[in-house]
Amino acid sequence: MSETWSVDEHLADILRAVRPLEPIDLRLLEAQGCVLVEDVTVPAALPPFDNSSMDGYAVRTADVEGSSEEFPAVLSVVGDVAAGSGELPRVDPGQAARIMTGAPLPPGAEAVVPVEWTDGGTGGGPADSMAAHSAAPEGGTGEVRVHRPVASRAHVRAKGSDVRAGAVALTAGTVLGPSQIGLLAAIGRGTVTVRPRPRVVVLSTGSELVPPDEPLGPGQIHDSNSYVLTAAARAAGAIPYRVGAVSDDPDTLRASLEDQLIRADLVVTSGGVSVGAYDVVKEALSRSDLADDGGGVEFRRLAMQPGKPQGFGLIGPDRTPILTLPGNPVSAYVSFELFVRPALRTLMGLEPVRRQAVSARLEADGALSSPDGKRQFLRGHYAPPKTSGGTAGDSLGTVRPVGGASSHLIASLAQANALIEVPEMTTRTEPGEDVTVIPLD
Ligand SMILES: Nc1nc2c(c(=O)[nH]1)N[C@H]1C(S)=C(S)[C@@H](COP(=O)(O)OP(=O)(O)OC[C@H]3O[C@@H](n4cnc5c(N)ncnc54)[C@H](O)[C@@H]3O)O[C@H]1N2
Ligand code: MOO
Repeated sequence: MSETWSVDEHLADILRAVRPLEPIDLRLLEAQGCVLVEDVTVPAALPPFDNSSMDGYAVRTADVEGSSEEFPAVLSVVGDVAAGSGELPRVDPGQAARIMTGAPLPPGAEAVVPVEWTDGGTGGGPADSMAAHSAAPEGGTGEVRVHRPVASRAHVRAKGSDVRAGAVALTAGTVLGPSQIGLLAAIGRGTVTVRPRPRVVVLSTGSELVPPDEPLGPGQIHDSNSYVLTAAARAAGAIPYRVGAVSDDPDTLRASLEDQLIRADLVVTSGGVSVGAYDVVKEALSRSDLADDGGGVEFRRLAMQPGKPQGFGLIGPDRTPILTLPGNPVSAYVSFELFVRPALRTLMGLEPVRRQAVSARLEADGALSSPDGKRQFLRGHYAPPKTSGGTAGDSLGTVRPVGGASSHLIASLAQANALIEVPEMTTRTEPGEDVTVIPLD
């Protein structure tokens, strides 16, 4: 392992080998966050019929012309039209139908008068509302006094005024969020063709690892990497499967990987990739049928801190991508953000695959020192620029380092919301300088 790769070279290698997953049909709610691969056209107009935008009375405009509270138009009520009504009363001259928001405009009617512009059928002054049908079933009969005229089509939502039949509702490439899923439901689509969420098997290695709810014996620690990586995979849109920690035994690890491949579009491991005597992932995959089947796994040293030892390759008969991340907890998480997340977004067909970096002003108590020749990723707390009442000087946000640079600092990682990216050739950064920040949202 003498050669050193840059962060960008390693990521480029991974992205070259990873292809978007084949599209599948998914039920709407399963497709949330997925990329649509078809143009969806509207099969029938929305709304599908002319309907009322108000609770009120469907009338003929000539009947209410010139009406006022003093001289109301008196109309006989021929029935109720509730939302969902199939059978509609006909409104002839001198008649009105009581109508509810969303109900179809009955034949003969040209407009809707809101109930507040009438006596509500009570024979008194202007109504605030209608009596509930259950309490006053006679409400859809008798007479109504209308206090104001209305123009033709007033308070009527026309058929197709939202979207017309044959229009493209959503184009291929759209990411399905809540409002897109709502539109698909509204036009009657229960399933859509999308790129699926990748299934990610997360496996941590280390004989010292114990699940979080078990007490620690001598030399043991709780397995946190498989949890952070599983959570990060889910946050990236994947379907994660967390496999309990595997001990530092190459045969056990190989067997476990063989078992898991059936449900994996991508495998992520943590630990066992350095230069120790028990580096199980390297040992299990450097030479094995599993790796040879897929084309092999290459272990590398990156010019990066943290996250120096990394592995990537394709394993098993389906050439499933595997990313082997270093075991130090901060290294594993930073490696996920830099390499696994872009791979997952590529599998899903999501753009951009990388998080967008921003510039920010460094706030720190003293200068930061960084290793020469390595790209460093410090944890930070980023405050975006203030948008209201800001001056030109406020156009950049600020970032403050959280915790130190060491890769075992889990507590301070939990306080950070961003990574501070220090270029390879920078060894010293002063407070007040502009730095590159990757917000982790
Ligand atoms: N002689 C050298 N030693 C080390 C080097 C080196 O270049 N020469 N590199 C160091 C760097 S940098 C890293 S990063 C680590 C990577 O080591 P491994 O990937 O083999 O990881 P492990 O040895 O298994 O574990 C490292 C560390 O992290 C803890 N760990 C591991 N898994 C978990 C987990 N699931 N949850 C919580 N903590 C975990 C583990 O106990 C170790 O403390 O190697 C350095 N050494
Ligand atoms: O690369 Mo290690 O990830 O520096 O701790």
